[in-house]
Amino acid sequence: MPRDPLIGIVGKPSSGKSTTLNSLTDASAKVGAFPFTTIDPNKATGYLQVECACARFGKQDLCKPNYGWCTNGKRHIPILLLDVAGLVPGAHKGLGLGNKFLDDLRQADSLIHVVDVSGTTDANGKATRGYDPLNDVEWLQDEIRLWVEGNLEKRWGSIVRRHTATKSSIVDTLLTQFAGYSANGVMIQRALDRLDNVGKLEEWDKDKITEVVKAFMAEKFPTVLALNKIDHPDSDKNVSKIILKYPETKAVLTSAITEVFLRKLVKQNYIKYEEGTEFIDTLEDLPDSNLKVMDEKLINRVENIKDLVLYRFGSTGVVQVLQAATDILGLVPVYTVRNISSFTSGNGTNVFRDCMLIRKGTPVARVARHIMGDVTIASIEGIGGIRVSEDDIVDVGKNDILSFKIVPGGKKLD
Ligand SMILES: Nc1nc2c(ncn2[C@@H]2O[C@H](COP(=O)(O)OP(=O)(O)OP(=O)(O)O)[C@@H](O)[C@H]2O)c(=O)[nH]1
Repeated sequence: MPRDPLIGIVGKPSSGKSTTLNSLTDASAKVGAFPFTTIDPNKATGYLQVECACARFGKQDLCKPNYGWCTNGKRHIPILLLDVAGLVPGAHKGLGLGNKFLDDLRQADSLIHVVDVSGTTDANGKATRGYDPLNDVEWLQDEIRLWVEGNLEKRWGSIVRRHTATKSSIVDTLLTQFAGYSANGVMIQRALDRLDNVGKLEEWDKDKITEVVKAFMAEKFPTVLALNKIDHPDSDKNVSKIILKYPETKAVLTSAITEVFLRKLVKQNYIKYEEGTEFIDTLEDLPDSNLKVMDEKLINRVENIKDLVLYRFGSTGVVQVLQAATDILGLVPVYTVRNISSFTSGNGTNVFRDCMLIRKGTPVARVARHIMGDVTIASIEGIGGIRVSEDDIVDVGKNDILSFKIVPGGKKLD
């Protein structure tokens, strides 16, 4: 049964991981300017913003999710985030928190790499000026690769002997080695497909192993860059450098601290703010509202935030970075309903109560089993009550609203 997706937040100390996590979760992960304030991996629930199915059918007023919430057709779906504790150069050799970091990472499906683009912290997270954050993009990837490679190389002799003796396929041999990273055969095959020439495993040299590990990493740890601290004046030039050097890598500009601050102002009832947008309303904008009066200092701060972040970049970016991290995994929100005409679940009038994130290409029967375990499916219906076959696959806007009819007490057939 597939498990729930997990997004890992990685980055050097003081890059803004905890702040990013807080901005996405409202949890209170400890925030501090010193390296290693985050000692233990910190799992928290974030909320992914998507256009809800209710908006397709004009049923926004009736939408009441069982988990998360939906406002005017914008649904917030819970998703598990993992704050991975302080990684420093040399971690694969045990420096910093060393392999602990890397072991935590195994569970993640995709990564948000928080990069401090202000250049005010060095590779170890210590305060400085003019540091080049391009280095961080490189060494972090290298650390993960060297760790995976090290684990392979330690046993390479016996891996090759076993591979030859058992006449295994390369996928099977690598599967045994990479099972600890929650890898599966499909993932390994996709990694091998990235290579021009796979050759024979028993003839792989060090360079070839590096190539294979890099391909595996691209599949196992698809990464989005959160170019954080864009509110800082030195950030612009660093952002351009990174984007130029890594045009293929998805990068989102973020100011996590701004998002945390804005959410605080919302809680204190000073502003109305739509997360993920550039729109803020104050009492001045909404004189008839119950918003609180802000003093001069606060007004100036909010104006600064608008000028430096929101109007320049369109948002604080944190909502978008989480969307990007689920996009690279190909996750689609799938809504399961009891009644395919009314979209309700049971007798109530509320619609689209259940929703989960499923990988594109998953057969709908697997979605049913993900929710209900090993059941016998009598029939599956999609929009308009149209029958959907068990093997039909989930895609964006396709087979993403489903109703399962189960044989009562039935045993699984296959
Ligand atoms: N200017 C600016 N500062 C930020 C931003 N995000 C985080 N910071 C600051 O950067 C410092 C480090 O932030 P943390 O979130 O604790 O960093 P971390 O990566 O979790 O650090 P460790 O726990 O040491 O691994 C804090 O002083 C934050 O206030 C941002 O968007 N802009």
